[in-house]
Amino acid sequence: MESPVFKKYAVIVAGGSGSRMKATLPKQFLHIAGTPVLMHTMQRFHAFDAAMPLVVVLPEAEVSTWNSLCQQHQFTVPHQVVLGGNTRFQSVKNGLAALEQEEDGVVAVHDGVRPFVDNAILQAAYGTAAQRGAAVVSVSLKDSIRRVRGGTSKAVDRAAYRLVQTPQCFRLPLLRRAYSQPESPLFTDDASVVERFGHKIQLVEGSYRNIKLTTPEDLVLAEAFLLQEKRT
Ligand SMILES: Nc1ccn([C@@H]2O[C@H](COP(=O)(O)OP(=O)(O)OP(=O)(O)O)[C@@H](O)[C@H]2O)c(=O)n1
Ligand SMILES: C[C@](O)(CO)[C@H](O)COP(=O)(O)O
Repeated sequence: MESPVFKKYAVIVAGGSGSRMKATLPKQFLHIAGTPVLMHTMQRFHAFDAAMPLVVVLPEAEVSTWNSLCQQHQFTVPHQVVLGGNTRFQSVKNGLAALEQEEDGVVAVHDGVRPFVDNAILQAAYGTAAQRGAAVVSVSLKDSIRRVRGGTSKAVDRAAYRLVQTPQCFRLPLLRRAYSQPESPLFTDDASVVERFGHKIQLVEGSYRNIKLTTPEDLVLAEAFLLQEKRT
């Protein structure tokens, strides 16, 4: 089926503190292959569609860090900066507010710390959301999993589960309405917010390279991926 044509937007959330990374700077500003993580991520979106408006959500205290980095790296990808909130939910909400003049379209919400998103993933996620309203990128599990309950654990069928990534793409009016719900601790991503609102989520295939930089060893992987990309 051909996707209906909608204007594309992206809200790139980088408003967190990166506590699990245990670095002196929030992880979105750490350098991999000489360039801050967030710039790698934004470049991927810009390469996919240079006309797409990019909203970048940052911690209020780090806007000056970002401005200095942009100067230092002569970073010219056009974007609008929005201040983040105390939770990812609040940060996404603030990012969406920056698009309040836009009537319709498909918006991707993407973690600023997932710098290995690629064109195939973006194409699939935007295209599926254009057709079905909500598309979320995921991969199957490579490890066995066990359910833990009351001090014991039991094997469960891993084929029944998926690991969820970003981008998570939605028709803009749907995501806006979903984010007007009260926040819940169960909202760990945008799919959970939209699903609570009553809309079905379509899964699209992600990639094992599309990692979220969360803990220090992820930086080693990220450097290796970039080195490999440079060689090919
Ligand atoms: N208040 C917040 C919290 C998170 N995020 C963003 O959401 C993405 C995924 O979150 P996570 O990996 O948990 O980032 P942090 O909250 O920064 O990390 P940690 O949980 O280790 O502190 C990141 O790009 C992060 O910057 C955000 O925009 N605003
Ligand atoms: C949105 C997300 O990256 C999908 O995997 C994830 O849910 C973010 O979770 P975190 O607790 O903020 O790392």
